[in-house]
Amino acid sequence: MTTSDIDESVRAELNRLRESIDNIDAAVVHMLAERFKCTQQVGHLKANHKLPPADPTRETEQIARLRRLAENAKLDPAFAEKLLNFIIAEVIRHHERIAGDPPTGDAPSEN
Ligand SMILES: C=C(O[C@@H]1C=C(C(=O)O)C=C[C@H]1O)C(=O)O
Repeated sequence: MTTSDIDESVRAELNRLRESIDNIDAAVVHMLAERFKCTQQVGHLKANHKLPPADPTRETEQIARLRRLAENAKLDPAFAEKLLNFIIAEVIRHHERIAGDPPTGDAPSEN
């Protein structure tokens, strides 16, 4: 049996749920894009002030906070932690790349 030969009422329910899933996925993408806009600015601030790309103390606090939020929302806290670690690893990669570039707002070097 495939999703193309199911009962009409089941199909309608599946479509309704999938529309909500599509909206939620779009919101997740837009929220992530906004988060990366902020973290890019943090990356430039850190590079301009010679601060390290990663801040393990801040990460520990965020993970503890996100785990608490996940528990309250009935979401698996281990999943929430894995997701945040995945995002943070990408942010740190961006920060390392930014630190290798000339600082923003500075005039290009003469030589
Ligand atoms: C964005 C920052 O840089 C890094 C990325 C973090 C994040 O994506 O939340 C948190 C801590 C840092 O390791 C920051 O220091 O705030």
